[in-house]
Amino acid sequence: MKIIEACSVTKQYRQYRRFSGSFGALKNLFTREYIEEIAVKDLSFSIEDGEAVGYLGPNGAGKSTMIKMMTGILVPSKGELKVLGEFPHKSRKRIAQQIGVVFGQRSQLWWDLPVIDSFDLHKYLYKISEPDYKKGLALYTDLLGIGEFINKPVRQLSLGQRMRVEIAISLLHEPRILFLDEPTIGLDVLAKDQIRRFLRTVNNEKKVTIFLTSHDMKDIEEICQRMIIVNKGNIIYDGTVTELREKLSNQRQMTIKFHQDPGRIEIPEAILTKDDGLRKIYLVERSSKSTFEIMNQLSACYSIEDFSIEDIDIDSVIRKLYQQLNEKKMESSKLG
Ligand SMILES: Nc1ncnc2c1ncn2[C@@H]1O[C@H](COP(=O)(O)OP(=O)(O)OP(=O)(O)O)[C@@H](O)[C@H]1O
Repeated sequence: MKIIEACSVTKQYRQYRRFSGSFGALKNLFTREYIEEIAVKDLSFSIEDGEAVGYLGPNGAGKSTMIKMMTGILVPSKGELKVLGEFPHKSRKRIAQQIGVVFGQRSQLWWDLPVIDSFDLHKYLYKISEPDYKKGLALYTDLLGIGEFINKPVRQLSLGQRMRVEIAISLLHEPRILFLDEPTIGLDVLAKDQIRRFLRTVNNEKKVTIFLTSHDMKDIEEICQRMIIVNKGNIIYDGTVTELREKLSNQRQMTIKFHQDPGRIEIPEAILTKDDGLRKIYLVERSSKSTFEIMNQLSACYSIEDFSIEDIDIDSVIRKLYQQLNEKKMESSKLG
């Protein structure tokens, strides 16, 4: 069942043009010129119930704008956007009961109140019954380790602790969809890991549909089965992380550890990218002679302690994609 449907959605921001300087200030009083910016352009996609989708793109690609439209905060300029069969901006109250929203850079908590008071307030606002509230509170505070600071005022929490509370609160009313805009921004490795594990559980076991934006590819790789990449408001990729890696990088990384430093070894089918003496790293084309054959030939001449073959890491793949986009942009500006 389709839970989110975007059909040719466009969002255009319109702002007054502000003139600077003292003459400009005067001009501002008498002229009304507009600057228009297209943040989301003719975008179509659909998301099935229970999916976990990562929404990715360079800065300014229109990701937050899309989440704001899906949660009913902004209205599309053109096209049709439906969440749970409704237009989010028209049915904000009804939709709010079925969605959870976490903005990594903006808090929904009461700064001066203890954490537990924000939970209580959420119970009241969302009309959660006492037994459901108790069950949800116990479950999420336990899974996210919130108990130890539940009586502290929110302003005294670390960023990692606050994000755990934001996520727990957003799930308290048992929403069917959870929207997260950069939920791990600024967190350390352990805090990121805990949140990723938790979101995976919520998606796998509670079947909550997840729509997440992040600049951290690990978030997407570890939580989402599908990723949509946008640039300048357009979709440039929709598929799995593995498919993207295969499409953009036909190379794999081969690491060989020798018992004794054999000196520089050139392999015709591979490029030496790092040489630490005992440990050498090569890039091998997927289509070239098999790595197995290469290893066979090497082990006939040298004593090898260990070797491994890995896919290129996904950050490098995305970097390559963004570089390609930048190059295209430069080319078209030259042509223009
Ligand atoms: N309220 C607004 N008024 C005018 N322009 C806006 C407004 N909000 C966003 N924009 C513009 O729309 C474009 C998309 O912004 P948006 O915040 O959706 O991008 P994003 O992909 O979330 O970026 P980031 O990764 O940096 O958070 C940007 O060019 C931005 O300057």
